[in-house]
Amino acid sequence: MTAHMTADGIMDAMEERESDGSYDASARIVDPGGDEEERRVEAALRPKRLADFPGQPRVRDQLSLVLEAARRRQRPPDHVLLSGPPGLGKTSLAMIIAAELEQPIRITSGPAIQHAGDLAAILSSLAEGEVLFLDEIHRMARPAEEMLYLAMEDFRVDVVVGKGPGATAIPLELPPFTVVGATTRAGLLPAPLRDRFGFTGHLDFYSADDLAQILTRNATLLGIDSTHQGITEIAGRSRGTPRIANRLLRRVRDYAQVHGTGVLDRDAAQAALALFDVDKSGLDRLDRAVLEALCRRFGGGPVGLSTLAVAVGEEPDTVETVSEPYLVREGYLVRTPRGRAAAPLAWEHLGLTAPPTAAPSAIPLPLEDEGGGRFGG
Ligand SMILES: Nc1ncnc2c1ncn2[C@@H]1O[C@H](COP(=O)(O)OP(=O)(O)OP(=O)(O)O)[C@@H](O)[C@H]1O
Ligand SMILES: [Mg+2]
Repeated sequence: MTAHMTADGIMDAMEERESDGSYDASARIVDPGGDEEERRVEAALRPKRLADFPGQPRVRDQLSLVLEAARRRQRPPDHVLLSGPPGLGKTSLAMIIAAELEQPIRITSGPAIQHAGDLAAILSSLAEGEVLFLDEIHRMARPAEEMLYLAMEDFRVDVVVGKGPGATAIPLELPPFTVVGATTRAGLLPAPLRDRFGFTGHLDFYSADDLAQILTRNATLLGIDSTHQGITEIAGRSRGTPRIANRLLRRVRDYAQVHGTGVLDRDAAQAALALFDVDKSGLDRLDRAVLEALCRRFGGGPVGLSTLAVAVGEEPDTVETVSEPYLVREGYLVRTPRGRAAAPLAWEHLGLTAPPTAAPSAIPLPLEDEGGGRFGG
């Protein structure tokens, strides 16, 4: 882990990453996903405690209650599921949960668990109270999923010994522990697994004010000289996403150092963001491509997700988890039972006139994850 990186270490990590040639910042500067190297830099900027975590007031208050109650009872808290679009702080919150509980955290992810045996090995080595962070939990193999929800409920795994008709399952008691699951697609989790989480926190996009607060802190951590207006400009164009805000911060810093006075001010921010194709509303190329395709090629829709994805040359999953939630939330796009449709704002944003029939008449469908936190199970 790189939790104790120094500011110099962070800068080195960033330079290393920027010079390896594998990262084309101009291609997708506001892609809320991140690669390995970026994740290393991120780890160093992550808030360490709940009190240092700006934004998401609802989830933070709910989580704080759940953790405090567990502390008083001196028992591990209920299992926690964190859901929401990429880059909003799910991994950060998982680490914070462990820190607040003063427990070690074991980190793994759905794609890494392809056999039930992989999970059995992890579960059987957990210490009492330990936090097991399962990232991308919706991508776990089905048999492992079943083992997980039994373990979450009864703190027990059945270890299968032998093969074929002679195989026997030996139950193994586990000490109580806490699963923290993270997913960008809560709707894909099978109901029995979802129900084993006593608390679900849904992360929503951040307000510009919250992002400005995060940016100010990170600019200081990185030793960047900035003005309030420069920070505000970046905050307003980060698609409500801290990961994007952090990335834009570094690009604007570059710009200020190369072309400006070295101070991250409004001029530097505007020029750098224009250079990297982030428009005034913070929409990136993919967002605009989706809107363009929707309006120009499909007359405003409704059009099916996969058709739309083919039109912009992306995977349907990328369009659905990366671009769509923000476009829906900002009122550019509507999900209808017959597909995706352009809202009046989309036409306006592209400088086009909506055809008279373009107003989506169908009832909008809610996003699969909408709502604040939820207590289940
Ligand atoms: N509330 C916050 N305050 C400060 N920084 C934040 C906050 N939320 C997220 N970040 C920063 O944004 C970056 C991405 O956060 P994180 O990795 O936790 O997102 P995620 O939801 O796990 O994303 P993914 O779905 O891609 O795994 C990190 O650098 C983290 O420091
Ligand atoms: Mg994460």
